[in-house]
Amino acid sequence: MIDKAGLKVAAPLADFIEAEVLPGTGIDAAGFWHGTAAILAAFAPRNRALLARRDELQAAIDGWDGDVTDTAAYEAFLRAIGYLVPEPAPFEVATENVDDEIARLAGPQLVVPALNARFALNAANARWGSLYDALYGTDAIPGSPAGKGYDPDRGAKVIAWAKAFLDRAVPLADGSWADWTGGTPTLADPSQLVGRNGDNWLFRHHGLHIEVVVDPAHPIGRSDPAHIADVLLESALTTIIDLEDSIAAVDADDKVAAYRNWLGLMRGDLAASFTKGGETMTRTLEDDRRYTASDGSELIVPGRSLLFVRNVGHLMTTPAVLLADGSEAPEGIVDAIVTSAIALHDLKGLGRFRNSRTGSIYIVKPKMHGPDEAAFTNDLFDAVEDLLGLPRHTIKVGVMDEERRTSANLVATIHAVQDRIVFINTGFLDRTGDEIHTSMRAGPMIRKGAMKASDWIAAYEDRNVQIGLACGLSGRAQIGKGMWAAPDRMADMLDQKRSHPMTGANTAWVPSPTAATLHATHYHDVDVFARRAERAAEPVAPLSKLLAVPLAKGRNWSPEEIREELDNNAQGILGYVVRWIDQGVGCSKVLDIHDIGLMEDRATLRISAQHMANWLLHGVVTPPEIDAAFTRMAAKVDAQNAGDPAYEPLSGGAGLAYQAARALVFEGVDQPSGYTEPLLHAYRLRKKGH
Ligand SMILES: CC(=O)SCCNC(=O)CCNC(=O)[C@H](O)C(C)(C)COP(=O)(O)OP(=O)(O)OC[C@H]1O[C@@H](n2cnc3c(N)ncnc32)[C@H](O)[C@@H]1OP(=O)(O)O
Ligand SMILES: O=CC(=O)O
Ligand SMILES: [Mg+2]
Repeated sequence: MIDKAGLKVAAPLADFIEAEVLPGTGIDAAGFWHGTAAILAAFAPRNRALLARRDELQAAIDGWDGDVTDTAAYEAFLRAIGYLVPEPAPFEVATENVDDEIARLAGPQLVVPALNARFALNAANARWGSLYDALYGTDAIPGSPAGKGYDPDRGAKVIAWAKAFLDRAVPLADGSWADWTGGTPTLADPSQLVGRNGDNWLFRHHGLHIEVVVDPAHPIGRSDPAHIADVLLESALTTIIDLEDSIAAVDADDKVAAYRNWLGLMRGDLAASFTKGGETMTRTLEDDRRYTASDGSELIVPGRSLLFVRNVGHLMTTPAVLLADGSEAPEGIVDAIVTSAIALHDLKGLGRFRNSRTGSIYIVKPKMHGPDEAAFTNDLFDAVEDLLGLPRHTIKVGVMDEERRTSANLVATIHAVQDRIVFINTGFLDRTGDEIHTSMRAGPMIRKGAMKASDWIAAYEDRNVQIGLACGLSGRAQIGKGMWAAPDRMADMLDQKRSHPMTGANTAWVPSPTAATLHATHYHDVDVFARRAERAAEPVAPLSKLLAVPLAKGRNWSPEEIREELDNNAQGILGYVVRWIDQGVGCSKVLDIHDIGLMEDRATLRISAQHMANWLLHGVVTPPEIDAAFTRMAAKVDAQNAGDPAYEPLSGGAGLAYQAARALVFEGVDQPSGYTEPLLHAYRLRKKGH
């Protein structure tokens, strides 16, 4: 640790800041450290007080002996303790200098773990994706390729699907794209044709670009009547580089690795080399795309997704920076300072590309509980702007509406960041975990799979859009929907995720670039801004519905159902935790008991662990039954990972990963808000030998 203005800063972080982040930004090291120390001195005590307030409210809820189903009494109680706060008078947010991808367009939002440079580059480049590849390579088209090499029957289905899509998005004046044999296409709306690149055609619909690739020399184009070789879609308009729930970053080395990838993206020089299919490849950021417009002028279309960075929330502290009293600094404060300082490379044009064309820094702030915590973030960002010499409200905030106290006080929460807010987003995974934890003592919860159909979640999704519209987010900020957590189920996604733009949300999360390309088709099928006009008159769904606790009515589960619930949760927990603790992987595809690969991150872990803890607390299951489920599932997860040379078996229960999984359940009731990061960090630090 190195002394910096009274702070103790881990050498790798101090070196990284001074050698890589600050040069060129005009900020000198001494000023940076003095400013950082001053921010920490002012904000760390406030941060601690907010966490104490969380505990105080949770204790009051835990200790309440009233009936949560008596809506009036329950609401009165929540008001009396200050969990519910008065709503501000009607207002509209005033955020300025927001890029079009956020404010005025509608399209997919990709999330990617910051620690994986290869994936992060892929995500930034996922602004464009091949519709043919996305259809051919997934279950979006039923079946799988026959034989080795190209399967022409499957290919024909892909082409038919894509041309039917073109008929909807850019219809010809006469006939179908399937019958088009080339020449200049005559569109029903000629203004949709916006450019050419060689023989390729560029179209625009709902503000999104579509490139029809024409290439008679290409194996697909050769046999196509119009020589169409592919249909490229503008896909992930925005991407979140995630420093939070999809990564395992527990010490200074991990933090620097994540920050360094963010720096590489802001400077445009991030590169990753890897072997794929026996070949060594180096991946870098794509350039913008150039076309000739109808009037002969050059048309430049963005080639990369607009990037946000997700900081951690207010809970954790980091050993990378110690305060004057020797305690660890709040990690969220360090993230705000460092990720913003890194973004100076973009704002000052020091890199190869521009991220924000409007000069903004986009930070996603997760897991805030209500307006006071949002006001804290707002003041912190003011202070960071002052430290970095940035105009007020340069740093924008995306507010994850993923804790119950935020959902229940959403208007006041938005009000607290009204000049810098660029999104509200229903993070229903964390939100479900918080639903269980908040009412942990009220009784046993319904089964995990039933949560998505419960009243509170319908009210939560509705209110988020309705309140977002009422607060004037449209045109200034995104209203977003949550993650599709089944990365291999693209047919189901195509079926179900159309509902997201239908709600008036102008973005929704996808787990992969392929999912982004397929989900992009929904934004052609649905005119989000027209849907918003239709919804604007709706009354906001009642708070009482949001506050309906998903308690099980009776305990009518059969022993088989109980065992299935336990096994499913235990399998997800073990399959995720083993890679987190032993390998430092924060986001994994883990098979559930039906052998469906699910995206697991800390938020899905929070749900599973809290659900098991809840059933344990209320005697639906006994401790030996929990242990038996873990034993059964350890064997299953070991078998699933048999092909991974770095894998350390769970069976036997001696390893730290197994112990962490058990602790998440057996100590689950006592975890702050039911979060998993305190235990995950503690066990991972032991694994790393700290
Ligand atoms: C509740 C929440 O907070 S959700 C937010 C956090 N969740 C996320 O960030 C999800 C991110 N997604 C992922 O990490 C991955 O998609 C997983 C772990 C779910 C699945 O990973 P894998 O099984 O390795 O993916 P799969 O084998 O299907 O695909 C790998 C390819 O897709 C790419 N890919 C997959 N996911 C992503 C992504 N999110 N961003 C960019 N590229 C991706 C990889 O780069 C790789 O391509 P490459 O070989 O050319 O580099
Ligand atoms: O962060 C997203 C969530 O669903 O939680
Ligand atoms: Mg979350």
